[in-house]
Amino acid sequence: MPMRATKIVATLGPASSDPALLEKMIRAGVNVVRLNFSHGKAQDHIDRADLVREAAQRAGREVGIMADLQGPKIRVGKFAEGKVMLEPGQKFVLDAARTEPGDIEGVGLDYKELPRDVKAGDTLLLNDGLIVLTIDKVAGSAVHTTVKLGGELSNNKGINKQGGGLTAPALTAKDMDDIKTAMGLKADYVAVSFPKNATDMELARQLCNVAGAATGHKPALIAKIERAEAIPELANILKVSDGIMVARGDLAVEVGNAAVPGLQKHMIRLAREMDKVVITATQMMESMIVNPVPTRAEVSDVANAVLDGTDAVMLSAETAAGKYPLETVMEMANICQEAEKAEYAELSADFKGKTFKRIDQSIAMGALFTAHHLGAKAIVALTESGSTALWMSRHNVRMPIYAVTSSLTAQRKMTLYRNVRPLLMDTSADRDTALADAEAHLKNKGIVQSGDVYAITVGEPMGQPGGTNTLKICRAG
Ligand SMILES: Nc1ncnc2c1ncn2[C@@H]1O[C@H](COP(=O)(O)OP(=O)(O)O)[C@@H](O)[C@H]1O
Ligand SMILES: C=C(OP(=O)(O)O)C(=O)O
Ligand SMILES: [K+]
Ligand SMILES: [Mg+2]
Repeated sequence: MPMRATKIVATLGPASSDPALLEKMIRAGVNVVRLNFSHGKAQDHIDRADLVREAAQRAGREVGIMADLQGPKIRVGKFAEGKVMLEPGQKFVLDAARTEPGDIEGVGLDYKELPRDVKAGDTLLLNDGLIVLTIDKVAGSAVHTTVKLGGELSNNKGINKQGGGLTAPALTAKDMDDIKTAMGLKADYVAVSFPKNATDMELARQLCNVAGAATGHKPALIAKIERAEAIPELANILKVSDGIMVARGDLAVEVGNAAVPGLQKHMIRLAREMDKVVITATQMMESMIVNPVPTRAEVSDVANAVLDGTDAVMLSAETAAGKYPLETVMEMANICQEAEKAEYAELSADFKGKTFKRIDQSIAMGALFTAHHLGAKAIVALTESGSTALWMSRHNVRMPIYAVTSSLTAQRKMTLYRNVRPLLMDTSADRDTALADAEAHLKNKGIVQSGDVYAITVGEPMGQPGGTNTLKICRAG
């Protein structure tokens, strides 16, 4: 059975904080965990990050950590009982001044400006559109509504205005604090919620640079594409980010459900063309929050995201708050692997009319092309920054890409890259020693056997990023 190429991001929460369970989830296929800063306290996330690193060590796998900022998302406050059941036709009041916990009549708001941003007749969608409220009137701090579509509403669920247009800034004071927390726990990825344009991402980058000045830690930045304004800015946003997330929860509310599948394909294609990573997120296995098996539609959704070429598929409440976090990961891993078998790899079409300006990138593409047409067992890239592996992984090939690096930061970043297996190895020696060490490492791990052909790329001087200039086709000794 070939290894799975598509990566799995799992959101952690109360349902996935037990050390033994975390270890099982990692063994079952979680490559990156997501700490959702919309929920819980900073210390909860710090503690979970520690648990993840310990569990990953026990499982013998490297796991990336993604800190997902809350952003200007408007959310309801907490309820006395944790949740209420809203019935169609009933009245419900969202009150920015309310300090006591919510009940069946109303709830507080963490975004105090909501009453200023809405008016009678507007439609509010809660919990990614599962609950719909229409506004009857706004009186001071209180937004009076009638429930159109009812359901369970629990602590801190999100609120969107139909059609978008709520006027919050891109990075809030809370986000700035959370960036410090994320940098403290050495998050490999920081996901920025609701960026409108490249400037929002540049601001996030600056804040990370300032917070990381003392340690030198530099996370990769993911722009969550979840507001209508971001769509025409997509290429500009991609240019200044390391990747994007197709954040279908909020996006569907902003642009309408029906527009999302087409946008997903467009976003994945553009991200890959621009050598960036892309995560497909939200409701992928939604019914597994309560059921031990997914629906047929969910199976197809995950498989189609794989066929679209996503780097990773993401789990949210399924693993954060669901009944079957481990089973969901196992199912998802299985679906990805099966879908990959149906994938069509015609590499030549990717290169048609393409020119490369960089030597290292040309070598990476040469390795890919040669290994693919030679039917090599594996492609190996000795890479410091991970760029060589990133470039290679933007194209569909049947054989896995092993990225050998001496940088733990690069190794953890590469946990998200499709079809890339990051391996840590000291590469500080001279080139021939490093090549021999890499082969010994691969044989040791059972990745190649004597007689297997593999392609390997390497650069000079060793141990420095950006110098890849050599492609060698080897037969393992
Ligand atoms: N760290 C956490 N603590 C408590 N509950 C969480 C946590 N993370 C996620 N959840 C629960 O899982 C749901 C779905 O997760 P997610 O998609 O990450 O959040 P949301 O859609 O609210 O931004 C959340 O609405 C919340 O009920
Ligand atoms: C991933 C998303 O963001 P969040 O879960 O933080 O709302 C989304 O909206 O799809
Ligand atoms: K978030
Ligand atoms: Mg969102």
